[in-house]
Amino acid sequence: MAVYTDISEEELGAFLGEYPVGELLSYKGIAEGTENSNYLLHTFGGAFILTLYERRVDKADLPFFLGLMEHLARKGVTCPLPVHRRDGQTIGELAGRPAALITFLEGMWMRRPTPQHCREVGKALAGLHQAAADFPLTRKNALSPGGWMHLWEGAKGRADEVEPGLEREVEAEFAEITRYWPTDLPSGIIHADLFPDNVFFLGGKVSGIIDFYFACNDLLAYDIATCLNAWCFEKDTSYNLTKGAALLAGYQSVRPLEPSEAEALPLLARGSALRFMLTRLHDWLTIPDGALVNKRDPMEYVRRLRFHRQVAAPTEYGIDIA
Ligand SMILES: Nc1ncnc2c1ncn2[C@@H]1O[C@H](COP(=O)(O)OP(=O)(O)O)[C@@H](O)[C@H]1O
Ligand SMILES: N[C@@H](CCOP(=O)(O)O)C(=O)O
Repeated sequence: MAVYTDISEEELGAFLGEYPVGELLSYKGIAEGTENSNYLLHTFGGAFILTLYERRVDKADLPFFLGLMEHLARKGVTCPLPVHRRDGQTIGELAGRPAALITFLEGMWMRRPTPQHCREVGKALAGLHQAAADFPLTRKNALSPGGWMHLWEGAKGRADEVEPGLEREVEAEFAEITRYWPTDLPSGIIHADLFPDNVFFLGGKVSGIIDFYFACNDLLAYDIATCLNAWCFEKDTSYNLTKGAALLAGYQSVRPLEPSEAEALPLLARGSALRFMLTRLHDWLTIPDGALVNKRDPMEYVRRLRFHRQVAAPTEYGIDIA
């Protein structure tokens, strides 16, 4: 994550007094991540992550996100558990922000995922979809086509600062993608941001999934499309068919795709690339230079969009259609 909000030792000590975690031993801001402010804490009770929810997280959605983590953990998906305060609540307030304490997960995220990692993440994604199927709360995806338009309206006037001609190109993408966007595919709770930095591995196996703050109800295959974008492209934006085939086979080993889902993959991948390009573009243009956050390059996702635009059939992603 990033650090947008600084906290003092005194206010942190007072905040932690509400939790059964023992005395504070140390804390430090975590530079990784984008959305919220995260701190790694050590107390007499162990290691924890403290998250202060920032601009894109609506406080009203926190019971959904934190409840989902507890639900998934009960179903055997390794993810952080929110720590309950002595009054039973999981959501507190620190430095004027909604804040929560969650358990620390061991493991490392893969800077250079291999096909084997892609297979494991495909399996883990399908397992997550199945485990979340009976979670009783729902949350609309704020970043589906309606939300994209809102981001685009705020950014398009400056898009050509990133690359000349980008405004025109993205306008044309919007028209195409929204015209054919599917609505009748299997849906459920999706992670919606399952990038390599949100999946921890130990000994080649997934040891934990983090960062549920975009989770929502949407098309299950859209989550797969997001993973293809995040896991299966190389630095030069070439699509790695071996990784794509492994991720899709891993997913299908747990939950086989319906033919209509496989058919929709090129459009879903294009829409997902547009969605991540838009949040990156928005951040690129609005995050102040001093913030402790790594801004992500919107052009990486413009290049993925261009790739998906020329895909003629889902088999080009490596899907095994029986
Ligand atoms: N439960 C956790 N256990 C271990 N590390 C974590 C945990 N949650 C977050 N982190 C660390 O914090 C970083 C940012 O967390 P993340 O939830 O991705 O933030 P953001 O929502 O701001 O993107 C992660 O890359 C990881 O290094
Ligand atoms: N995965 C997104 C940004 C969100 O960052 P995360 O740290 O919350 O995963 C992107 O790469 O654009």
